[in-house]
Amino acid sequence: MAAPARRSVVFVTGNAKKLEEVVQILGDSSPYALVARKIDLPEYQGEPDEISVQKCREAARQVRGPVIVGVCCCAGNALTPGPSLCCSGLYKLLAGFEDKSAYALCTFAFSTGNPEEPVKLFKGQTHGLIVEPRGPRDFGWDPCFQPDGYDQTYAELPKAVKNSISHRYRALSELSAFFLQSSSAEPPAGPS
Ligand SMILES: O=c1nc[nH]c2c1ncn2[C@H]1C[C@H](O)[C@@H](COP(=O)(O)OP(=O)(O)OP(=O)(O)O)O1
Ligand SMILES: [Mg+2]
Repeated sequence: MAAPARRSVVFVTGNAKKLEEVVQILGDSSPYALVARKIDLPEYQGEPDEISVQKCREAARQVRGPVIVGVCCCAGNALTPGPSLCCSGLYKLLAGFEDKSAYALCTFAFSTGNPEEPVKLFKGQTHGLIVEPRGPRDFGWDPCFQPDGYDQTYAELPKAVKNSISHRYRALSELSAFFLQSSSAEPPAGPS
């Protein structure tokens, strides 16, 4: 018997590292097939939710179909409320603060492609500390984020470990749960 056809969704990102992690985390088991499209979307200012919704609407407008975008940031608790900083300058910025606790936040936004329908958000958060950068420098603020319960930074941890506890992993779990639920609500796909 043929497996039911998975819905395909375009994941829009200009960041190859992000895409690589999303593909690793989802594996083959995801309830939807991701098709990557590299479009550098304009970066809006504002709160993560607002940025995600705007970015997703713009992506849907360009793709003209179902799209997912992701917005991630790392923020020091001592600095919030305040700008969400997305760079390793975070360590220097926190130098004057006792409180080095921080969180990594990932928001995925999904649009069906229909501008009349609301954009859905799926969030994941991982708590940790901002530390002096350690480990490979090839992915954003990974070297200065040390997740709670670990003595290595995201950059030092094996990929499989980061991908099992990360903000991105948690947000993708929410997204997958939504797709599983909505695909089971539809009649099963007939033979093709
Ligand atoms: O797990 C992560 N570990 C370390 N750094 C990370 C992570 N996730 C995002 N980042 C960095 C990349 C970018 O410098 C900034 C904003 O990320 P974000 O806007 O989501 O991605 P982006 O602009 O690079 O790609 P795009 O918007 O095209 O998807 O945070
Ligand atoms: Mg971006």
